[in-house]
Amino acid sequence: MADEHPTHPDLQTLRARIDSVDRDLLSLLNHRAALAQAVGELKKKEGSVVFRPEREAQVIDGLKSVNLGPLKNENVAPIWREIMSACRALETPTRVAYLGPAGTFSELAALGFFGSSIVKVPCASIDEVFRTTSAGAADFGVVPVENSTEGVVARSLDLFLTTPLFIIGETSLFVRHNLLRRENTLDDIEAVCAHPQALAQCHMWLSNHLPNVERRPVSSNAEGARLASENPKLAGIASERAASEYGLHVIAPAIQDDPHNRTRFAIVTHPERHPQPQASGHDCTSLVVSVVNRPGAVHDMLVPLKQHGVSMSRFESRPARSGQWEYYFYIDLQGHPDEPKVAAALKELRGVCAYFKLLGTYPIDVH
Ligand SMILES: O=C(O)C(=O)C[C@]1(C(=O)O)C=C[C@@H](O)C=C1
Repeated sequence: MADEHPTHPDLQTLRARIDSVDRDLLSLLNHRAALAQAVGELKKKEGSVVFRPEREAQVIDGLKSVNLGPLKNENVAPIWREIMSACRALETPTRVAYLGPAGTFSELAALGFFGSSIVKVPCASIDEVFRTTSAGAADFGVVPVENSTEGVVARSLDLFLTTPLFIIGETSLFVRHNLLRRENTLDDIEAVCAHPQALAQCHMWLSNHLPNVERRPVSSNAEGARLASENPKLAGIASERAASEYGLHVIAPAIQDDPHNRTRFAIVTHPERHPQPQASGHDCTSLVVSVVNRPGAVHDMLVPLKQHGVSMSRFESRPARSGQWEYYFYIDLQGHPDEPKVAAALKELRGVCAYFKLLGTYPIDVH
């Protein structure tokens, strides 16, 4: 039918226009993909790596700064992550290790950061993510480092000390925990199986609603969901994605004690296979240091940062397990070592520390 009201086009007309825009978009996306392929050829000749987190961050930042809407800026990042993921996959496959099985928050974090055009390498533990990435069976690993309710993920921080891997990116995820079960009832539950972090993040809800039910720690939330799918007496705590993956009912949604519960993940890789990302303009540098156990030592350690005007966004301590009340300090600085003030602060800091290890430098999470 003809468009009788040109200023108020009907559904059919609007859909026809959307179809036409989609075809233009597809043609432009293919043009973009061909350019990425050409970049891939260049990189192959130069022997350089394909994944450039700083470039991807700049692409997204640049688009957000010129976006006139009505598309929201918060939707620009995930759309372009997917586009770049598909373009990257045309250059080379990206193998990503994370704490599996399917349906974990680590898997969601991996997909959020790299997009869905990746080769998934699910691992049984955080240790295995580090081992798999160190051994080269995965190009990158995704590990949880910090939760807004529960604090640091100690195992990941400890492994940063003892493995050669370094951080090339970060991503954070809103973590919504759900109670999952085969039976659609809270009655007759023998145990709630989940990762210790998830059990802790739902401590209040479990105490109020299932005070006498055993809390059984397992290697991952998805493993808890898998166990619940095999035994009707068990419940799991996991994502909605895990519920559909394992055919379970969400018998209580959003049971985490903190409604704003977030987990931060680090993206790690082997320095021999991937260079440190170049400066993107909005970068973070992570390091771990220790100082001798004497009065004022921690204060002295922070002086170079203050003197060179370098901001610190995170300061975390972990016992060094020497039995001497010694600590490792995990520090996040704002900036990139290519910036003179950051380079100067790091040089002085290295001089006053008994132990100093650069854990990585990477673009700040853009969302
Ligand atoms: O610019 C590059 O280096 C590319 O390879 C292209 C591209 C992209 O699709 O924009 C893809 C992968 C890289 O991680 C960064 C960007």
